[in-house]
Amino acid sequence: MDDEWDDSGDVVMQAPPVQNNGGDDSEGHNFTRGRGFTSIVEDDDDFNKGSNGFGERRGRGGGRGGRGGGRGRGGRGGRGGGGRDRGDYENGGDNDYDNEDRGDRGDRGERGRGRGRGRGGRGGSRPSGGSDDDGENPEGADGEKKAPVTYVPPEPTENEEEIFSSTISSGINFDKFDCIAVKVTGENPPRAIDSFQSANLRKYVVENILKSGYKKPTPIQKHAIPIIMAGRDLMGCAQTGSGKTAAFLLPIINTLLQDPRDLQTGEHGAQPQVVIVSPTRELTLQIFNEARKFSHGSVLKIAVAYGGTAVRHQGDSIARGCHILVATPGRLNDFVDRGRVSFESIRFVVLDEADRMLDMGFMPNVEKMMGHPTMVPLKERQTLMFSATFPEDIQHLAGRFLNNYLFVAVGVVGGASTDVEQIFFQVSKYEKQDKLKNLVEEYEGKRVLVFVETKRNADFIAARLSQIQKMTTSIHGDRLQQEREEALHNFKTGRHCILVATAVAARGLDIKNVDVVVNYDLPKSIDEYVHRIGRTGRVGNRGIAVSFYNPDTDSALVADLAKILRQADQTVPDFFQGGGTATYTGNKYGGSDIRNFNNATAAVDQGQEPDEEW
Ligand SMILES: Nc1ncnc2c1ncn2[C@@H]1O[C@H](COP(=O)(O)OP(=O)(O)OP(=O)(O)O)[C@@H](O)[C@H]1O
Repeated sequence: MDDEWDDSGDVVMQAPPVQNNGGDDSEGHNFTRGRGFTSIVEDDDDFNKGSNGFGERRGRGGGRGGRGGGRGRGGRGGRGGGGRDRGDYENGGDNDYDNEDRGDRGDRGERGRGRGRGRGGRGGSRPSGGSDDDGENPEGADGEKKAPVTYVPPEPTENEEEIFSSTISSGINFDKFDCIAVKVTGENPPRAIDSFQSANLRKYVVENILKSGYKKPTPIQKHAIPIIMAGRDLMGCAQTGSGKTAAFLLPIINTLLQDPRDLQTGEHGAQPQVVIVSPTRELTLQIFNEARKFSHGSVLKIAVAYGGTAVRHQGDSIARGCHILVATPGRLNDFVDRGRVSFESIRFVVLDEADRMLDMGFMPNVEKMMGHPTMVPLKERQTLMFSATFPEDIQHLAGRFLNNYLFVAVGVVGGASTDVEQIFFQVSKYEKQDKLKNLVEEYEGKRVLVFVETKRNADFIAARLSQIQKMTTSIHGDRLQQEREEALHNFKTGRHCILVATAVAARGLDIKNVDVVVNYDLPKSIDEYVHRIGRTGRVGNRGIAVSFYNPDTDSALVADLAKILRQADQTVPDFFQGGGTATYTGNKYGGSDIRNFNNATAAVDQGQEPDEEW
């Protein structure tokens, strides 16, 4: 089999010519080399074709592919409205929801599912529902053979200081986490822990926790750690930036060390003991690094698999054996199809951003993994799901992959972090650019993450900000993986203090010092909004989220936004009054266990009872 896995296809973008800051190619909206990124010979050929002035773009194919005029998210009872036409953007472009992050996001869900109404170019949707661009797809939609991806990401660091430096230091509101009500439902939940020391964790694990600077567990960790160590399945919901990753990694790593089993390789390839899937490549890489951090110094082998990178490199690393495999679903399934990975030895399956993973975009991949002939039966493995948002209909879908699970809800499921100040401006689409310019000037010196709806607009806005000498980069699904990683790296290190992103960066990314999130375009669903603004205000730090509300396009979200604001004790702007009807009623946010266990109140911790209305 060849290794021509590629997500790159014809790139569709055009931005106005811009000058990079100071005329220096390595500055402004540009990527830098020299961080050990392996350059891509084949792809570099394309880089400067049709340059948009950033000096880093690949050429455009002919036309732009399929517009996402699609339906909303099927099973979600009309939430979010899916695929609503937002009209043209300032750059005069067509909408391209379906092209938005081809696959990492599985955006056929909330964003509307592209039906391939495109005029050539990439055509519409990718072949299989929700398959991401992470897997093997040697042929483009038009049957053309695509160039192989040869990007080999930098080797993960072995430097201990760097390994442990990724953590965001907890902020002044960290202790307030303890006041948030926690509801645990399901049969016989074990007692929550009060401290890491009392959790019966192994020496390595406790040492790594301390090296990470964690002094005490967050509420989700207090509950999830003993539940997972007791061998139970879990659906865990807690606000953005509240430590869900460690909540599953610590007990998993502990179990692997406590009860070690030899690594197996069989006729179906490597047999990881843990598989963790998440919807985006960058989040997958982040979880991989977190797993390396918490297992540092131990015998455990951690591997990663995600698209946009050379297959052979990842395949070789997996073939050497891994206890924990962190992967995007498409690339994972391709490894499985190729007989390089199988699930006979699985002890834990984790779905991070579980509601997204079970959305119709990714569901086929998840079903394929869970139903694979080599997959260990439900009752002989532990299945864990985590997210800050967990709508009821998705909980229903999740149930069939879980065995007698416990449900932990920290605070209002689907609620925004109260550490994020939410500010709204009513602006027409024509005013947005000026408003953004004013904002970045107001927040000069701060790190600002700007969300836009389309990939094309991400480049356009990044180019405009670069023109006014703001150090800006962008991340979206049409960028090469190398560019995506470099953009994120430059933003994290402060080289570029503005990152313009599509929803590919909305979930899970844990970036230090993001002071301000700007919703240049509001998302279509309230869940997406909650995840986006959750890129700031993490682990007890304060953050600011500024959203441009355009009544022409965003009125459907008003009632839900007003609820989110009220729940977070924040002022609802006057221009929201009387607008729209909440699409969420009752417990639509998934604020409680859909199974209606009677022990709900008995298990309530300290703090207030979560608002049942949600
Ligand atoms: N007990 C703790 N003490 C201090 N810091 C912690 C603790 N647990 C986690 N953190 C840090 O908090 C930050 C956020 O954690 P994490 O990314 O796991 O949040 P999350 O709940 O998964 O957020 P999201 O919903 O956005 O994915 C990370 O930098 C992590 O290292």
